[in-house]
Amino acid sequence: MTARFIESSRLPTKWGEFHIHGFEDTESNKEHVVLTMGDVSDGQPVLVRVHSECLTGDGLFSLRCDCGTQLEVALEAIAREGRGALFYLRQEGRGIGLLNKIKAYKLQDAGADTVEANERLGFGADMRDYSILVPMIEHLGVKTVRLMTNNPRKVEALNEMGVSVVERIALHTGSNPHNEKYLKTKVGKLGHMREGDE
Ligand SMILES: Nc1nc2c(ncn2[C@@H]2O[C@H](COP(=O)(O)OP(=O)(O)OP(=O)(O)O)[C@@H](O)[C@H]2O)c(=O)[nH]1
Ligand SMILES: [Zn+2]
Repeated sequence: MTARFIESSRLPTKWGEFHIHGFEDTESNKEHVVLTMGDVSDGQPVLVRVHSECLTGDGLFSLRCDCGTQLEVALEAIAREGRGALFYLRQEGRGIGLLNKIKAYKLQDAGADTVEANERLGFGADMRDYSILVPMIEHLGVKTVRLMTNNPRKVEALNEMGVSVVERIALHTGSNPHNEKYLKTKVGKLGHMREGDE
């Protein structure tokens, strides 16, 4: 996958001032962004969040998942250190897209878990491809990363692509009655680390 850098600008947020860097995925034409704070090209390990798009959780306050809170906690952590990068990748619904995710939610309303719902729609449990990260990371001059995630498969995927993950930092945000089953399925079927086990 190739990403073409388009432009950067300042991006003030409630946690402080970031810079936003826009990239175009030259195969899919998807628009990906990175928010950085501080100098991420100095060769020292960078605090990084690789966040997959979740319109419902990140932008529409959904309690069905933990995405929105993880996004906030990650940006807050980067701002606290004064240095880091959040890669916001447009692979909505673990890669199946927004409308298919709504279909999956409908099946979950009827009792399926998040993995069964994907499978009933003819998709794998996780269709994400992180390879677009490589040209973006190269462009920004990031050498090694301290990754905020509960997903060991994400760490493996990045290491396999040649992105050196020197540390994994847990990103637990607590459950609510609407996302309890979802979080349990991520631990049981998708290999995520459980809160309290680390
Ligand atoms: N197909 C599908 N995708 C979902 C569902 N709930 C959330 N998502 C998507 O899942 C992605 C986030 O992945 P998660 O499995 O929550 O977490 P992760 O990125 O693997 O791991 P962390 O780094 O710990 O957050 C986003 O793209 C969401 O849109 C669901 O029920 N079905
Ligand atoms: Zn979500």
